[in-house]
Amino acid sequence: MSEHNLAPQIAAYEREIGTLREELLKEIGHLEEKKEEAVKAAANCSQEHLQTLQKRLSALPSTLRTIKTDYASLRSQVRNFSDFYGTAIKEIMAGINEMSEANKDLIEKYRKEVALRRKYHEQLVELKGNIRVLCRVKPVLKEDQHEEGQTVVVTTDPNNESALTVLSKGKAKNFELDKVFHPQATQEEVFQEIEPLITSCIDGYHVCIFAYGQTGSGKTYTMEGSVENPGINQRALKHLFNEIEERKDMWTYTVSVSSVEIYNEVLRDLLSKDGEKLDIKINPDGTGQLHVPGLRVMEVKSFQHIKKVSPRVSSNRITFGTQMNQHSSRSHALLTVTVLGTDLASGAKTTGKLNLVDLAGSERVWKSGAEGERLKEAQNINRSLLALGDVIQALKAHQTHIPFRNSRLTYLLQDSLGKGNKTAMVVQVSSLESNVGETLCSLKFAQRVCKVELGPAARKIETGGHNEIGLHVKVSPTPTTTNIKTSSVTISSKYHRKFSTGKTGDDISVNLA
Ligand SMILES: Nc1ncnc2c1ncn2[C@@H]1O[C@H](COP(=O)(O)OP(=O)(O)OP(=O)(O)O)[C@@H](O)[C@H]1O
Repeated sequence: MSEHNLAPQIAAYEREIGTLREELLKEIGHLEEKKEEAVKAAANCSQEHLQTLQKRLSALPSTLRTIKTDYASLRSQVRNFSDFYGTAIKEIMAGINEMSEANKDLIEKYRKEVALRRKYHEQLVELKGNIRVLCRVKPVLKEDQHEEGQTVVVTTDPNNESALTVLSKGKAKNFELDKVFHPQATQEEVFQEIEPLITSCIDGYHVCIFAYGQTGSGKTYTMEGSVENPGINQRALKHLFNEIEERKDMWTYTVSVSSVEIYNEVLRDLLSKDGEKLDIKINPDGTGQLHVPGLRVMEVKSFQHIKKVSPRVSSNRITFGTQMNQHSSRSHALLTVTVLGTDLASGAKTTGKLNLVDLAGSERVWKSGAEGERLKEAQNINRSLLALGDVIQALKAHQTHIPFRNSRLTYLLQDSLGKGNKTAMVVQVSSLESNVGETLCSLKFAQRVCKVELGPAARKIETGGHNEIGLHVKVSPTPTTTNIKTSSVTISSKYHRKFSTGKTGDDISVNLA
């Protein structure tokens, strides 16, 4: 092809190229614009971000400063707290140590105080005499109003609590007893006089408290009382358990009770379901002591427990009405409380016994309207009261033979009434003229009892023939008996066994005999 033939084609190409170049340039222009926009946008974006970041960065030191300050303050607070608690704990520990030292000291002092209290108490009771005769004058009640001879002939002296005057056949007869309770005296006032004897029983003495007097004069009221106004028995038992609770860190006690009545010289068990009949026999152990085979003896853990038993005792007691008293008790009722004590430190054992006796009424047979069975009862009652009088008389005269075996009543009181024991008799009297004969009789008997000297009371305490010592032992890794000096004590095999079964570091308390 020639050069002339190609020229138009070349021109067309050149035009086309020109157009394309323009288009290209336009495109490039667009792109440049977009690039600029993009660059601008990118620049804007990082600026904002940077600003935000910068802002946050600039805020950081102050946050850090706050955190640092808070942390520092916290640390100092923690340090202060630990210093404070450290000191406090040290102080508390020192206090605890001091307290346990002081506690030991206190326990020691307390022991001494208890021993002193017992000694002073003993001296007081001995000063008062180991046989105390109290008299309670019964108030004139509505029920007594129907009787003739309503004049009051018995007067007490507000300035002399031992004196009592009875006006009889125009003559004033004066009596001097250990204590006279006027008709308005409360059950609590009467018990206050008896309380030291109950404490003595816990200490290991044998004590007998009995109410004596004509029928209807208030013996049962004084000894048993009512639900709202309990008498000596309930108050004594309450006091006994309170005292035991107070001593629980030093002594343990076991309290048991039995209760019998003597009706027509027949002994009945008031703790049995139907008041089972019993007999008194010579103990086959050869000691010559008396015992009552089959008698129910109940261990009591608390005052509440004993209160549950009391209604059975009361309902089993034989009571009939006489002309003198609608609910006359025709029997002697005995509540016997035995208190076995063990000293936790020395192992010494005490045996206290408390006989609380509500005697049947002393009465003149013709006056109480007693016939047939009632007559037999009255004669038996009078016979046993006579036997009691004989025992008192023999004690008063310091006779070698005391006729305890003349009646079942004195049989049973043998180990708590008499030499070496403590006794209180509450003589109940009516203040009415119609009863003046009985009142004089009772007061004369009371004065006889007043003259009895029982001598110093003997505490029933047993150390088992040897002194028991308490020993505190720590078990070593290889337990051997050589851990303890055995030169003066023997360790029984029982304790060897205890040693070998204890874990290392265990504390074991051992009583070595
Ligand atoms: N101090 C007193 N205060 C109020 N009432 C009393 C007092 N003493 C006795 N009584 C009442 O007098 C009545 C007779 O008393 P209680 O039964 O105690 O006599 P008692 O001597 O036991 O008689 P008995 O020997 O015949 O059994 C009872 O109703 C009793 O509540």
